[in-house]
Amino acid sequence: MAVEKAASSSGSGGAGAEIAANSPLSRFSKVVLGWDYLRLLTDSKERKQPKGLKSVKSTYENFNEYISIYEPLLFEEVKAQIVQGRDEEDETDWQQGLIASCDESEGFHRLSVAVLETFQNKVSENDLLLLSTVKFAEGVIPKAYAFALVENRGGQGTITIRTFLAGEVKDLEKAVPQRSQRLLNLSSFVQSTTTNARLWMIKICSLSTIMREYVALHSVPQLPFKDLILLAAERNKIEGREWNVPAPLMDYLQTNLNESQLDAIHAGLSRRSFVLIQGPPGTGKTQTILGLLSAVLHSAPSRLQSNSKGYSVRKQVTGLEFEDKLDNWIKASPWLLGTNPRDLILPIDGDDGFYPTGNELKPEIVNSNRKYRAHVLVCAPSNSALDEIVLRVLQSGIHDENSIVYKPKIVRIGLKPHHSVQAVSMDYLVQRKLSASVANRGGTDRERLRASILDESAIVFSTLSFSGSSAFSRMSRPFDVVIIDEAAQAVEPAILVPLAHGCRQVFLVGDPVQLPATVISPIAEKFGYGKSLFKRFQEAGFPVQMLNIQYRMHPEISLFPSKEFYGGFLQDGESVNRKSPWYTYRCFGPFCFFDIVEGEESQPSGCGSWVNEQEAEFITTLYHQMATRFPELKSGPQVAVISPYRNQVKILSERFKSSFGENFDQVIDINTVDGFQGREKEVVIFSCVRAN
Ligand SMILES: Nc1ncnc2c1ncn2[C@@H]1O[C@H](COP(=O)(O)OP(=O)(O)OP(=O)(O)O)[C@@H](O)[C@H]1O
Repeated sequence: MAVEKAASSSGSGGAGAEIAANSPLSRFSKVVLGWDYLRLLTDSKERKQPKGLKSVKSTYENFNEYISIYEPLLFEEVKAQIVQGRDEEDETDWQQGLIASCDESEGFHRLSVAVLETFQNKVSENDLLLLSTVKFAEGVIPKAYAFALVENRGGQGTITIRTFLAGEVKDLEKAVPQRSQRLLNLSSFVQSTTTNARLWMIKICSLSTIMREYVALHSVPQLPFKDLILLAAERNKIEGREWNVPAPLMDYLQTNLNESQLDAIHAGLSRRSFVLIQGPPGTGKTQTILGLLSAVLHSAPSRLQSNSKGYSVRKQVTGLEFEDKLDNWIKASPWLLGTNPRDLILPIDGDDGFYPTGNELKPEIVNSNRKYRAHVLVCAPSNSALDEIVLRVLQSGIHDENSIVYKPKIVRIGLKPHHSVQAVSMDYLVQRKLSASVANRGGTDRERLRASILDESAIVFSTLSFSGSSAFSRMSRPFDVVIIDEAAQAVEPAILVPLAHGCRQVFLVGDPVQLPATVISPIAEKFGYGKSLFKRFQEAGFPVQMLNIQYRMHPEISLFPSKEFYGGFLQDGESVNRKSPWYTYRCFGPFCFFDIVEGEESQPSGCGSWVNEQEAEFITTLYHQMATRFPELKSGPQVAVISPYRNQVKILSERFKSSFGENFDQVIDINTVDGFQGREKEVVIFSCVRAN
């Protein structure tokens, strides 16, 4: 369920929309909008912990228990985001707005406020604002202030915001607002003023993502696998409904994937509702996802036979009317929810030029024998992790039933697509379709185009958060399969967001031993809010497919992580034994520690990110030495320098720029650990920074 969709479910029909009374969003808004900003700051400083918080568990008896644990922890995370919001470099400052109108419904005050265009451009839907009759400043004691949520940006320099001034909800169970003088003061101010009353306002942070997570948390009772989520166990495994992978495709998979990767794909083909795939670094998680996509999109239910030319349907089935056949397929297959609209609109055996061909791979040829196709959603927690996998699909393509590699129809939806995946980004595809329809003199609107692109795409790529956006609400074709990459790096409510689209099978691919989800609130963290659904399931004994051969690290490097984190079970693929020329110098690998004794850590801004200047200087020299002796390292971006600290990345970039020129980034990647995740290089130099 999209947040915006949920918001409009009251049927008001207005843009931005009222929120339905008793909806999860109404509850979220009432709780958050009632909070006292100044008290949140003090509580955070004093590390005050609310009473009654409980730790997350491995399994839950019922939804009430589940929500009673997760909801308060999610609210702790919201508080931490609010407190952190103003710490971050934010260009917005206090602004004045003129109240143009104010109406009240379901206890909320809805204000239309005229603001400067610069401010209007900086705020978006679900941004949290702080409103006050006076500007917060030292020595000023504000008497009338409250939070507000941006509902929409109207035309002509106005924004519509929602406040809740009835009181503060202090007890989540009773959820009765308690009287608060500052809210009463603000309430009388906004109600008594007729025109041109001025309010001060400042943007605190965006709550879009966490609101989607909150809505998703409350959507669990409506999910088909509600019990599975609560119990972390599959009760009703349906036997005998395996998928048949066409022989040529199976040959390809067997030749190109290792046994553990194949096992993971077989687990999916056996139709378990949830399949967990754990992949230590470089064990081919992405490779396995590509194999899964080929299998999911081109396999047939076991009641249908396949041959190398495509699918042929057994006689008893062929004799049936199309509707009956479809009915049978739907019963036989949880991946099929209906006829694929693509098959209805595509030219038979043809290419519809869905996106421009950027490499030698051919776009999909739709075979007239193919009567069905799963609709797949692939998600990742971050834009960079998502683009990494989109790029792999674009570069490697996927394999069809005849094992012919092709580019599937895909769309990458959401914000900030990397330039390398622009050609499949939603905005680009919409623009192309718009240009085509203008050329054909056809009128069409963007919303409809977006919905049709989502329906037509075989695979939709989205971040976890964006999958809860209203962009999905007009889609008419639900997803059959959801694949979540880096699934151990997201909090449980984030994983629930894409599941609300009505999927039937979920693949969680990740590694709980690697980076966990980012949780800002130390209190929520302490109570286990950062534990991913993947880890919770694993702890509860849910079966996990383990990928056990790594293809990235030289055996000398993999030895330690294998022993330390994976009980020694991680094996090395053959290719990693390759000897690089620079190994002739022991100080150039396979791995080497350099003790920069004179190095000192410091915080240039007095707090936050750390730097170590001496380390940066040493790394510049080390790279210079390597690249001079082994010029092949300069033939492409084969070297990376990574560090956990953003400021260190900044000074490293500056040093490399001054030593090697403006274009240094064409041969060397300097990035944070998070920013580099999922990528590989011949040589990696890690800058530890902390040296005490
Ligand atoms: N079965 C295989 N045989 C040979 N090479 C493989 C196989 N599977 C994966 N690889 C290679 O191993 C490397 C790592 O694969 P991939 O990027 O899919 O791993 P990953 O688990 O997604 O990595 P990360 O840990 O960064 O998430 C790639 O170079 C890939 O081509």
